[in-house]
Amino acid sequence: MLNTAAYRLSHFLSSIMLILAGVVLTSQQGFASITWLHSFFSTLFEVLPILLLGLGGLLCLFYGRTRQAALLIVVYLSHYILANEADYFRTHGVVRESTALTFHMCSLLLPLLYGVYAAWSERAQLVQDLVARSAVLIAVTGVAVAMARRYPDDVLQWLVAIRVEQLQGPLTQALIQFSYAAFALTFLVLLIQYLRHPRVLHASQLVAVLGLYWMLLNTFMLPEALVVMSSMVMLALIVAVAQEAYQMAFLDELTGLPGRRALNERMARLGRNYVIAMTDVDHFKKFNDTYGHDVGDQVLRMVASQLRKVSGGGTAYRYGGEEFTVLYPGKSISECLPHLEALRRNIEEYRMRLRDKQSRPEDAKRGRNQRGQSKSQHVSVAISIGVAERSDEHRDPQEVIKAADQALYKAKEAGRNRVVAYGQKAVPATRRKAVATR
Ligand SMILES: Nc1nc2c(ncn2[C@@H]2O[C@H](COP(=O)(O)OP(=O)(O)OP(=O)(O)O)[C@@H](O)[C@H]2O)c(=O)[nH]1
Repeated sequence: MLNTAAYRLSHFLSSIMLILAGVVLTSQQGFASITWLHSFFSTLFEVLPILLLGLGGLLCLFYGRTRQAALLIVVYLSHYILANEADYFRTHGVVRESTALTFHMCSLLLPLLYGVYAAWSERAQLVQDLVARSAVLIAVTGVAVAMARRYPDDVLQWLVAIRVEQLQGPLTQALIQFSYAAFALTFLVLLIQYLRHPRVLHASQLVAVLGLYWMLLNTFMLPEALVVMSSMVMLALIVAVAQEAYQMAFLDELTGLPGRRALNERMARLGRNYVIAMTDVDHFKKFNDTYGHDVGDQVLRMVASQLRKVSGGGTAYRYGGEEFTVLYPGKSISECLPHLEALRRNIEEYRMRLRDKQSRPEDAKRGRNQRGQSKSQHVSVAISIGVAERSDEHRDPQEVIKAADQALYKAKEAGRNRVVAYGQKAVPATRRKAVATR
């Protein structure tokens, strides 16, 4: 099933920026007119592809991303083969006899091999995975080279033959028809891959296809297209690996909020004034026991989505389990209390529709009967919040967290679903229903 909530523009941002930067850097009106900048980039791009292959490849292998490592190799090899032909053309003003065959073969094999590797997910065994991928690469290129050496004319004729007359036009003349089909197929497969599993890695692979397509279109037209765009594509693939590594380390997988490690990092850089609020979902164990762990997870995601929107300049973190922390740098308790109270109220008032198996009909007939009767189950949850600020009594963040925890304990003791500041007496109020169903 498609998970539309998980699609993010941020998944695409870095790769789109890099590919666009490649287009700008290559354009003739762009940096070519600024001489010193042009010579700087020319020198940089002479070494960049091999550097990216080496360093990026190591990074990919370090994180077990054999897929991205294989993609780097495919992109680098294509760049290397085509650069030979393009350099000859630039130096002599004419192409080699073999150029057409080499270029058309690359324009078919690059999108195909790229698509196969990008859609081929990693296996548990790193070495086995690498061996399998290398075997495919060696077999495909081996057969292609052997065929091209043995029957160069036949292979060229087969490649350039126009199979669908209707598709032939001014916009589809730069590449062979097979190449357009291969790019379209790869793009489609990788789009489906992203829609089914929305990840930065998949987004980068998808955007990179466009970069490669643009690179082939301009290989002989724009002087730096090949080296610049292949570098940018490799960079986009590597940045995605680094981005996912960062997410793994700093973001909580269930809620998407920054996790404990990110909180510790942030706490090491706090100034003299700050407020820390510790929040805890009330009666969460009962929730899990009544509705199951999946619904419990759903509740945590809902609470996190409300916490993400907390006002007053606070940032929410998942502290662990059903506990969250809200950090207010440069604020005093009195400034934060109204915002935390608003957060508590928002969560209390939120009616969450259960999407679990319990609320689903057992069969299609019952489903039809139930439809329109608004029988779906709604639940609401409450949170308790303990708040403390930096003071002479609590000088470092760990002490402030402890104080906030003590205030949280008081909030729980006084009947839950309330905000209590450290040192403040928690007034017991009429008991509110923390888990309500209707
Ligand atoms: N579904 C789900 N449950 C979790 C997760 N992390 C922790 N829990 C559960 O959270 C519950 C925490 O329960 P308790 O610490 O006893 O507290 P409580 O039931 O919230 O009661 P009070 O805090 O006293 O209001 C435990 O049952 C844990 O198994 C999670 O990621 N998902």
